[in-house]
Amino acid sequence: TRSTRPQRLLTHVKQRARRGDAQSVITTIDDYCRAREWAMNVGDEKGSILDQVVCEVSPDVALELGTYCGYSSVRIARLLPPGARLLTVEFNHDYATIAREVIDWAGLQDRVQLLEGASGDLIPQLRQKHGIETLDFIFLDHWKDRYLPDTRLLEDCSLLRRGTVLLADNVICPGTPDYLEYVRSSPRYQSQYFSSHLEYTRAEDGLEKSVFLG
Ligand SMILES: O=C(NC/C=C/[C@H]1O[C@@H](n2ccc(=O)cc2)[C@H](O)[C@@H]1O)c1cc([N+](=O)[O-])cc(O)c1O
Ligand SMILES: [Mg+2]
Repeated sequence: TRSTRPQRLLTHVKQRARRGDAQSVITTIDDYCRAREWAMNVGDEKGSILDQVVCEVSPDVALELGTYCGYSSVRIARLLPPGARLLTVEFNHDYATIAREVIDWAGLQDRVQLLEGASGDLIPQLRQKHGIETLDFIFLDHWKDRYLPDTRLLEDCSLLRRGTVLLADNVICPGTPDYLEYVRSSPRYQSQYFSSHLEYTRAEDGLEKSVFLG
């Protein structure tokens, strides 16, 4: 049977990116998705904004919702200080398998822990099962109708602390209207929109950065 898009992307990474070189993995994926076949990675333009926020926060514990092929896991993990870690949640076993190989190829497997399952099931397990007290940074890039319920769940599980930064992809395209309304109107968040473009296209999209105020 025909290979899947993530499988073709992984093959390209193994053929073109230098093992252990995270930047070459990022560049290789972006070149492939721009030139050969589009994929829903955060991409280079929004990825630069992601980098800037990760560097600013310099999280000890980061959570990513929606690993897909591991592109943003690599972007985030390559910027983490020594001893810091990224937990990334993926629901689809095939995607998780590809993502593990991409993260390994980038040499970042020691900083990234990929958890397979639904965010709604895994978030309540973070404290007991994964020793998380509170989270410093969260990147939301999974199903767009899960951004708001999962944010409420993070609140209810006391996983946010004063200053925790949430960064959400695709708040314009495909759009996350209920999430945007919530973080922009809630007195518990200070939100800021970073205008950009949908990965590898000229369509408008952007990232919403929301700081939890406690
Ligand atoms: O739909 C989009 N993203 C949905 C991502 C979903 C990912 O999150 C995982 N997940 C992990 C845990 C869960 O609980 C549920 C799903 C899914 O298994 C998938 O790997 C999207 C679409 C466009 N677009 O232009 O159409 C652009 C983007 O940047 C996007 O992110
Ligand atoms: Mg996205």
